[in-house]
Amino acid sequence: MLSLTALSCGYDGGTVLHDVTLTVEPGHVHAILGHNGAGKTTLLNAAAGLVPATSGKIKLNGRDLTGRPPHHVARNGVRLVPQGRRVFASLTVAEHFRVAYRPARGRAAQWTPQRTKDLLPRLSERWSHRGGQLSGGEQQMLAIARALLGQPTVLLLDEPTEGLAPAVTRQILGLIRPLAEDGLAILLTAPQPALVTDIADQTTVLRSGRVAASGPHEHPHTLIDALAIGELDG
Ligand SMILES: Nc1ncnc2c1ncn2[C@@H]1O[C@H](COP(=O)(O)OP(=O)(O)OP(=O)(O)O)[C@@H](O)[C@H]1O
Repeated sequence: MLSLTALSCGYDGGTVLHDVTLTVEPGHVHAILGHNGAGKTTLLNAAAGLVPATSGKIKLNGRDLTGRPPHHVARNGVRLVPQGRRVFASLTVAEHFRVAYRPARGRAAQWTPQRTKDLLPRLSERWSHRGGQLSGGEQQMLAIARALLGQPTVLLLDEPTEGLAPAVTRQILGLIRPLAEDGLAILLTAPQPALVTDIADQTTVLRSGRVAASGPHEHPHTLIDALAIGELDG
């Protein structure tokens, strides 16, 4: 289980996230909702070790990851699929797989290249294409593949459907629930509740870097209200 407890962090001495507490468990999808600038990306980047905590704790299965560098956090099983995909424009799909694949130490890898290709068959069809030649949806699939090949226990997905056509959005969202059912703990951000209604177990709404509401996703109306209350001030 990944837990953030009273986490605060920011940039250049300014605070963006204030006392954020949340958890995500294996088999569950926890959605972070919020308007532009609410701090969703900052939250995932902090969980990945990219933005250092100024106070609070980040723990994975009780192990303290607070202040640990991103490569250490990733090696412990917390893998980020960043906003904007960030695939390598000049590397082929095959090369992405080769670079990303980390067979698990001392146990069978859950995500072998073959299993990852079976989940995302489109990538097999684009095997020799470079990252920069892929469509947005294909890049998103490749970014997800890159994270899975690192054998995660926690997957952080930052606005995975941003800029994608509705059909591709459905395809990407369709991957998330099965990945959770396979045992992953998934924390994902989304700008609108509608996108995650069918896949989230738990939802947290951020406003101006603070938790405005949090609860099981069976009560999305409360959460939608929390999003709508007041100005769209992030
Ligand atoms: N690298 C950075 N340096 C300084 N300030 C930043 C940096 N990244 C984000 N911020 C600021 O932190 C605040 C939260 O931004 P963040 O990207 O986390 O929000 P978000 O909810 O993910 O927004 P969006 O939906 O637009 O992606 C904003 O005020 C933003 O300007």
